[in-house]
Amino acid sequence: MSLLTLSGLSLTRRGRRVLDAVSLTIGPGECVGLIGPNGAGKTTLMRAALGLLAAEGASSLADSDAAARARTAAWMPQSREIAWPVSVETVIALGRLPHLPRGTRLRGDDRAAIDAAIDRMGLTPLRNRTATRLSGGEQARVLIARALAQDTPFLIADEPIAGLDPASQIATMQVFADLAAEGRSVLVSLHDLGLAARHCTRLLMLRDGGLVADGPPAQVLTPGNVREVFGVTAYYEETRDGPVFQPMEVVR
Ligand SMILES: Nc1ncnc2c1ncn2[C@@H]1O[C@H](COP(=O)(O)OP(=O)(O)OP(=O)(O)O)[C@@H](O)[C@H]1O
Repeated sequence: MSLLTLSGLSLTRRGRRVLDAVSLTIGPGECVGLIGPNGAGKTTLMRAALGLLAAEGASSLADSDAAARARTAAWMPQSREIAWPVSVETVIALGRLPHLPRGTRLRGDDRAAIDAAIDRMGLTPLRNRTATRLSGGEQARVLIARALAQDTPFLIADEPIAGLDPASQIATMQVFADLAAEGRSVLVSLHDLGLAARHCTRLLMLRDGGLVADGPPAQVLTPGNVREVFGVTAYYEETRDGPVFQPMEVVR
């Protein structure tokens, strides 16, 4: 079974290939980290996969109708602004909209999904706060919870842990890993290669719009790939407590 199949996904902007024939399949139970330097095309890849940007080639999600897509994939974009001064719970409840027949109120299973998302993101103490008055990192956790409340088999999140404190970053990546262990899948872009190595089951490494490597973290984060794509040296060790990856020096 595939949650996302891309074949030859390509996009040209201002005469430059910002996505270059990306082909891949994501199945259930995968926590897939999308890594690559600034401008590599991570956001473009996610948006084109969702059908939010027109692209050449094919994406199974972009090709499905909007209602089916919203029940398959939850999307957490990079922009974090919560615009409305409503409660945290109300923002998270918006994740249930794709499940509600037009004009109906929240039902028991909607309430259960909202409660589970609040619990998972550790937001119980903030539940009744006004969302716009939370810190940036707290708002980010609320938006992740909104995506979780959508209760889809697939979650696509663009740099969801940027700007979170270490505990929230680790806890959020652990939530994604847990979702994968439960048989759902996550596609998450991130710049923290150490967290990518520790929590993802698979990494996609992008450079200049092209997929350079696709596989388990240890096979993707090789010294050669890291040097060539990110221009840094790195320390990598498999420890009893899991992999430890630390970028070290810029290669000149
Ligand atoms: N509207 C646009 N017009 C022209 N070029 C664009 C446009 N949007 C994105 N690009 C270019 O496409 C390339 C890929 O951008 P994208 O945002 O997908 O990269 P990214 O890997 O997500 O980067 P970051 O890590 O900085 O978020 C960049 O070179 C960017 O300048």
